Amino acid sequence: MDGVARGMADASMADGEQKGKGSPCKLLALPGSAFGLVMGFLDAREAQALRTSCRVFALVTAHLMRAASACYDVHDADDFLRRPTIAVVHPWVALCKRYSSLSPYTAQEWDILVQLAFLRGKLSALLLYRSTQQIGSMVVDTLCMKLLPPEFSDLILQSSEACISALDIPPALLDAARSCQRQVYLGAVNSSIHSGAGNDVDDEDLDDVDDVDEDLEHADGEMKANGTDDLMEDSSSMGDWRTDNAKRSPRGASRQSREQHGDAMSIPRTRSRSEGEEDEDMAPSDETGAKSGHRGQGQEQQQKCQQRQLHKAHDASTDDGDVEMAVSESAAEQQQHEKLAASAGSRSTSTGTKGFPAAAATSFASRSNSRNSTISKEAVAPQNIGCSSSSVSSGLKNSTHSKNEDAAFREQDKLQSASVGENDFDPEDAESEEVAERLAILSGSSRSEDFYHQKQDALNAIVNLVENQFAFCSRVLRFPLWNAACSVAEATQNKILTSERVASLYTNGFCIIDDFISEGAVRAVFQRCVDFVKMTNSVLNLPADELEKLGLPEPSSFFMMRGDPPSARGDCLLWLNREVPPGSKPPFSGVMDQFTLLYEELGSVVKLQGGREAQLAFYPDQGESYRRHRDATPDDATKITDNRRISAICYCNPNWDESHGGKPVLDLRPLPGRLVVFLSGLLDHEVRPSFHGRVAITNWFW
Ligand SMILES: O=C(O)CCC(=O)C(=O)O
Ligand SMILES: [Fe+2]
Repeated sequence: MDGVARGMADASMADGEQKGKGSPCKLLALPGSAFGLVMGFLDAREAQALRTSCRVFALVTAHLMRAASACYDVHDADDFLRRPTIAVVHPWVALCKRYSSLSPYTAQEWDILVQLAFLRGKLSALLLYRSTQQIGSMVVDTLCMKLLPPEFSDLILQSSEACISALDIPPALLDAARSCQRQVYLGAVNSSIHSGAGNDVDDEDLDDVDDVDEDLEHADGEMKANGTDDLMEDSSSMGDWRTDNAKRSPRGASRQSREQHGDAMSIPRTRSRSEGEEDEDMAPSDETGAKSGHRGQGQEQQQKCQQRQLHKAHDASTDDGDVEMAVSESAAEQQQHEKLAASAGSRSTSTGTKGFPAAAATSFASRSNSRNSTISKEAVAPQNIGCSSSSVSSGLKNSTHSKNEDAAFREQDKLQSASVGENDFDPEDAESEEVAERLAILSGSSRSEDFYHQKQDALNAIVNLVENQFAFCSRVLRFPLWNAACSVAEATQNKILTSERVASLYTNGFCIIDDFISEGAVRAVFQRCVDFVKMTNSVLNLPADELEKLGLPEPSSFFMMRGDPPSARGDCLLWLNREVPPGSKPPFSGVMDQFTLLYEELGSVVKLQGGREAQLAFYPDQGESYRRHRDATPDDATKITDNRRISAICYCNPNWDESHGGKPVLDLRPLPGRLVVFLSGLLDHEVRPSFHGRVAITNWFW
């Protein structure tokens, strides 16, 4: 371990001890390179390459310890003491903007590193900062899909005696560690680092950062003298994994992991409230989502009350299993429209959640999103789609998100938090239950029957890092107010995203578009998928140009998602590209063009940067499903990332009926030609077991 990093760890531990009021330090933070080396997931060359980014690691370490003491304050001390922790902090976390750029690796590379650590059995815990936007999707996948399997017990001590003796860990901590059943802890840290607007750090943090800087300048000099720069450039083993992973999917390892592990996060639906129960509480509404943001005071109060009831009822409900909606779909869909808006913490309906403090509202939103989310049929007439894309690209396409808009968002958030008066907060009602629930799960055993519950908790922990998810995710929307966006949609005479649909997207986070593609296109797409699957076997040996002539993708480009161990999804999927077959050939080319039109219309109301990907998914007929997941981590569009912002799913199931299954959890019927558009970071969804060929084409935009 290099001297500076070691010094940081020691100093930080002392800080932790002090803040922990004399208790041994609860959190052991190690700079990444030394950690990797000692724990054996990096070889010497890799470790030295990483060490050149010591600046970032050391900063992380300093902040980690601060976070650790924050953690100590909010969690039950005894419980925490029983859980000595080794944390790998995702090092590219932007502690503050000016330092994050110093990391020599991209977010995806760090993702790979963390993944690798995990795969080599060396990753025991992750400590995440509050800003989920900065957490790589693979880390999230790791947490949700893989972290904390039962066999992790005692891993740390067994594998790192050398590390421990090198670190002068206080004996009390060691004893605690040795007697502990589970040595893993998933910490969702509310760090002071993130308390300011954006990612700014407070002055105190900056002082620390400057101190650290001085040490690091010195350390950098030493490292350069030792020739680590050369090693850095020649970190070939890292290059290897990069290439290897990048080969497998259009967007490299991150995407590979999404495919395998269910996008941003994918966990089984372990508990679900009976949606029918909710419906009893919730007065049906004949309003569209567009109007739901403009209820009168009385309705607000009523909804507030209903939400409290729902929240309580939800908490009271224990193991409902996957209870399906018993009420008729049409009535239920209409009711769900309102509920989804409420559960997503809708900005426009924020007064509807006024009774909840931010955390409680989040808790409600997250639970609702996770377990109950349903989506309503949009009360808009099917559109005859047929305009040319140029008609919507005029002028407004170039409109940018101005400072004024930012200010308006901030103002709105301020108003929103102000409206969440402390007097309304009943800690017993919400937040403390949430904490208690988490602690209960964390303190449970890690036997396999609890495993999925833990993963569920991991999901909640991550999702809950964002306090008001709707407000946060809505920042990908261009305008602070829905009606401004609607005016734009009207002015540009949008064919797909009409103003009602824009209003729904703005106020609810989703909208539904029936007849996005024609019945004929649906049939053709469906048939082509069936052919693909049949033909894939028979064309395995054809050369690529033959396949191209047939308009077939290379068989290897089909990802069979079914497997052993089972992955989050059971479909076969294929990335579509408008330029190459089959995306360039009918019927896919026509559908892709329609998505392009959608993209252009979206661009005037959503902040998009040109990112797009498209996927064809085929669920054969053996009950294949896709576990509940979110397509992206919540994103507030403050950074240029390739985080998906908009998901758009078009269903291509001719003659779909209930017996076919395959409904998304949003309780939407995957009707032929129907498109659902939603904020990728906001809504949980899934595919329920499908017993009839089921085809969907999904596009993601960012
Ligand atoms: O087909 C669907 O309904 C959902 C597909 C999906 O969630 C995805 O590909 O991310
Ligand atoms: Fe999805």
